[in-house]
Amino acid sequence: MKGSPENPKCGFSAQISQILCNLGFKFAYVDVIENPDIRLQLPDFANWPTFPQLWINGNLIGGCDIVTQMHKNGELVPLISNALKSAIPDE
Ligand SMILES: N[C@@H](CCC(=O)N[C@@H](CS)C(=O)NCC(=O)O)C(=O)O
Ligand code: FES
Repeated sequence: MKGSPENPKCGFSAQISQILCNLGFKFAYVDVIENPDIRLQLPDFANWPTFPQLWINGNLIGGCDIVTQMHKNGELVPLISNALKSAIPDE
């Protein structure tokens, strides 16, 4: 993303982090303004040209439009909940 969830530096990054924060999920972020190498190289690696990018367990989910649409569709919460279940093995 550009900036941080507390201080986003772009409307798209603000929107996607607000969705995730409002849902109460914890997430890590990388500020690509502070990390120009990542800003330069991640689009090729991801095959996705822009920021923000939501990644879950090593998979690119999409940018602001896709995540917003998935949120409206009700697809986002189950996707993240299932990812958390598979990432944290049962005791
Ligand atoms: N439609 C895009 C909006 C994001 C976007 O257009 N990002 C641009 C402007 S912030 C971007 O990352 N450009 C490349 C760059 O700034 O490195 C989405 O759904 O995420
Ligand atoms: S920084 Fe200008 S549109 Fe994101």
